[in-house]
Amino acid sequence: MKGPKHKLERIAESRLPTPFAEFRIAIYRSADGKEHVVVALGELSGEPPLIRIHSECLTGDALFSLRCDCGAQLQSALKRIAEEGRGAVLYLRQEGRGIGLGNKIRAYELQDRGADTVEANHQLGFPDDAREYSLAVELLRELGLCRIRLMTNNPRKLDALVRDGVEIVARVAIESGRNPYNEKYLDAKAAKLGHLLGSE
Ligand SMILES: Nc1nc2c(ncn2[C@@H]2O[C@H](COP(=O)(O)OP(=O)(O)OP(=O)(O)O)[C@@H](O)[C@H]2O)c(=O)[nH]1
Ligand SMILES: [Zn+2]
Repeated sequence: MKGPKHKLERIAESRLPTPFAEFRIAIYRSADGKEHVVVALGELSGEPPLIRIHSECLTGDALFSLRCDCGAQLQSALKRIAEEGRGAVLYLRQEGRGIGLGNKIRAYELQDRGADTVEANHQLGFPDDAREYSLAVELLRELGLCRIRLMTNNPRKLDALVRDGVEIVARVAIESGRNPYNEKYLDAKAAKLGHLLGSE
């Protein structure tokens, strides 16, 4: 893998009991002061483990929002890792595809008036997706992982990781939690951001 861009500082690690399994939680701080999270289960060395690289979505992950598929995906990733008995969720603090919470809700205002998720970002002067995966690469390196099975439907995420030298031995499709409120959003992600919905 390529050399580090972010200096990650390991802050703390503890037990994290959940309804799915008792995970370990570890916190890593990046140079910009953000605290990223690794929720892990079992022994990660050996056969390539199941990994979910999840971008923060306060509304979906913590507030049960049905506007997106994040909450459903986070839950299904934790459940699937629990079923396998090993794996990890890397929870990156890149809210709103990297534009932050306030700007994401501005983008929601524009979507309430008819824009799709990509048009709304553009109207606010942002790219489709302002996320950075070098941080994920660095975290994988911290965990000693260079061969993984990745739970994602996002081809840009796959490409970015592969470009940085991560070996993805399998892409595992992740449930998209389609509902009447996120249908348009999921369709725009598939049409404009290339998300591979409904295929393994
Ligand atoms: N700017 C913006 N961000 C959004 C919107 N809806 C969800 N998000 C953010 O999008 C991120 C999740 O991105 P997704 O494209 O759903 O998923 P992904 O992680 O890239 O892909 P998967 O691995 O397939 O889930 C989170 O940071 C959310 O906060 C929106 O309408 N506008
Ligand atoms: Zn979301």
